[in-house]
Amino acid sequence: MTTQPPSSAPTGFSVPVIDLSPYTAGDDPARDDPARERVAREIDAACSSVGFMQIVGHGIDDAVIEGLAGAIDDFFALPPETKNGYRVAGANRGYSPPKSETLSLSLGVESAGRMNDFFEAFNVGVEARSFPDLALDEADYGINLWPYLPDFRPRIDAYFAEASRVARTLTRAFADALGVPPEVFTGMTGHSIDVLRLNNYALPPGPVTLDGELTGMGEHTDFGLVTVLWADRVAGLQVLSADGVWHDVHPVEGGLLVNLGDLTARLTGDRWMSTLHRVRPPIVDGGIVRRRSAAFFHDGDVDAIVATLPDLPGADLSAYDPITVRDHIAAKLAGSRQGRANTGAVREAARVLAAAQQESR
Ligand SMILES: O=C(O)CCC(=O)C(=O)O
Ligand SMILES: [Fe+2]
Repeated sequence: MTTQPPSSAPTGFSVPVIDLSPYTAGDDPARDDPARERVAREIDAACSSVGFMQIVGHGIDDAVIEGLAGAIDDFFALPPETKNGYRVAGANRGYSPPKSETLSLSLGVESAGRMNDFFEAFNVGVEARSFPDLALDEADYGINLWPYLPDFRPRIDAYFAEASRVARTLTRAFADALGVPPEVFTGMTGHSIDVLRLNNYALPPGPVTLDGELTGMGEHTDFGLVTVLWADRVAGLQVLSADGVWHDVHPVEGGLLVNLGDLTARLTGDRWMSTLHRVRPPIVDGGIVRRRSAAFFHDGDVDAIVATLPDLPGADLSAYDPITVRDHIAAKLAGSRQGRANTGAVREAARVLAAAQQESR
């Protein structure tokens, strides 16, 4: 087993905690409300330097979060045959099993070249039929598959609605932080492709032999505008800082992690960052410490064109060509699902490589 490189530097890096309550209140105070101005400034600083935040004051009831956690437990406790019955071909819905074939070799991965993600997941999302007037395609807005489990759907629906509200509250604050009208975001999120991915990081009982890289979820950036992440307060999530070092991150008590996706980096011409992250659950006494998370991806309308805001201070107007949400997501999914390299992601690939070189020094 190779020695683990230091994954968190002792100095300098932290994921700022931001109290969103001045925005959560929901009313629309005067434009220059000082409490909101402060939040907007904090968001701008976090998004410009780290790309991750911890949000408190989000207004989600404990009972809703407990419902989410309970639904995650109930689903992933089902036997593999039952879970496999909830796989959906060709849509970002239902169950995705861990990469069991490679894991079975030794519960490790043969080489760094065969890194495999052992997370298992269950996805639900916004459906075409919720917008009968828009003729949306079910290839983009798939039908959800609900497991036969008591109260699973109401618990997930309740959390989904709340995560959606938080994501939209955040984009309201983003508009203020960037000094642009709120319509910049509301204009591209009327029928946003939002997906909630429940993640379970666990391995079958028994010793784990590490003879290479074992990865909960490989390094990636999120695709969309913003991700609202609930996670167990267990180490595992690592975030790549601008100086190329991986840092362990877990949320403050009661907080949600929030990170920006590629579409916001595009929109802001890299003034704000879509930060690389990965999951490496800790191994204690030869076993993985189980970790759960739920990522709510707020990705924008499939037909929205995302172009860098022309007059935004700090935006690099030469960084990206305009792209539709559909084309951007299709390129990313082709990489993660079908193993086809996303050649458009040149900048991200360079950042991963630089971090790997730094770790091996
Ligand atoms: O499990 C986590 O903490 C992160 C999950 C994640 O990055 C994702 O689902 O995109
Ligand atoms: Fe992610």
